[in-house]
Formats: sequence, structure tokens, C-alpha cells
Amino acid sequence: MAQKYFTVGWEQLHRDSKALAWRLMEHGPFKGVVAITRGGMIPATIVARELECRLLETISVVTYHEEAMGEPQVVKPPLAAGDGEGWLVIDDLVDTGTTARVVRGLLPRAHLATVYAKPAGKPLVDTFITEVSQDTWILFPWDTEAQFIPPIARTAGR
Ligand SMILES: O=P(O)(O)OC[C@H]1O[C@H](OP(=O)(O)OP(=O)(O)O)[C@H](O)[C@@H]1O
Ligand SMILES: Nc1nc2[nH]cnc2c(=O)[nH]1
Ligand SMILES: [Mg+2]
Repeated sequence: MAQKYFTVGWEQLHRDSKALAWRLMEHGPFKGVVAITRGGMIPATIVARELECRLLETISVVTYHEEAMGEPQVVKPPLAAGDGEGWLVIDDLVDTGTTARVVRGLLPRAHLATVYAKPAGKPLVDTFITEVSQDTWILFPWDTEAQFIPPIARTAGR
């Protein structure tokens, strides 16, 4: 289990995805964007909008069940992207790099980018925006909702 949480809200995700689009400008233009579903879909949509890219493809890789890691399974291959030449691949984050390694195997010539990166996975992506420590679990807006938290005085045992 992760020791720390880094909570990302919708506005921050939008801001960080736009920062990624700015950084990717020098690597384009791209033929299209491949989103690694599910987590990569919203960042991919934001990046594709900024880069004025209308062609979107998906690859589905399932590696985690909540916070537990399993064997990566390609549930849907990227049908339109060939060997990835000229394509941009987007995911929300790279952690151990397991998912990125599978995607690189299928799209070896693509430019692979994530919004967030942890140290172990960082070398597997071409571009990323924000690094967090390996023992941090990133909580995305679709994983969370606001809820009541009791006052500190009530929970500090006084
Ligand atoms: O670098 P790794 O250790 O492979 O971890 C990163 C991957 O894990 C998460 O996907 P997940 O398997 O949870 O599926 P989801 O995107 O459908 O939620 C995340 O969206 C990345 O795709
Ligand atoms: N939401 C989320 N999914 C992950 N999959 C692998 N690492 C993470 C993480 O830090 N957050
Ligand atoms: Mg994912």
C-alpha cells in the first residue's frame, strides 16, 4: 500500500494536462493520439484538443485492481496506429512502468507521454509533467468525492 496520497482535482488535472500539451508542441505534429484507457482518456482528450488533433485511438491495458498490481492484460489493442510512427500515446501516470512497457512493445515508434510520473517508471516515457515519489498514490478526481471530516479536536483523543 502507498504511504502517502496526492489528491488531484479536476482543475489541477486540466492545468497539468495543458502543461503537457505545451511541452508536446515541439514533438508534433502527430497523426493522432492513442489514449491508454481508462486513466489516459481524459488527459488524452485535453491534449488532443490543445494540439488540434481529431483522430483518437485507444489501447486498453489493465494492470491494477484498485491499489493491487496484477499481470498486465491488453484488453483492446490499438487498431489504427500501426507501429506508432507519428502517433502520440497518453496515459495519466507511469508508476512501475509495467503498462508503458507493454504499450511500447505494441507501438515501438510512438511518442509516449504521461501527466504524472514516479521514479521507477520515468525512464520509460518520453515526456511527463509532474513527478511524485514512489511511495505516493495519486488519487484522481474520478476516484474520489468530497465528504465530511470531523474536526481535529474530536479525533485527536482529547
Ligand atoms: O506504471 P504502472 O505500474 O503500470 O502503473 C500505471 C498504470 O496504472 C493505472 O492503470 P490501471 O491498470 O489502474 O487501469 P485504469 O487506467 O483502467 O484505471 C494508470 O492509469 C496507468 O495506466
Ligand atoms: N490512481 C492511481 N492508479 C495507479 N496505478 C499505478 N499507480 C497509481 C497511482 O498512483 N494512482
Ligand atoms: Mg491506466
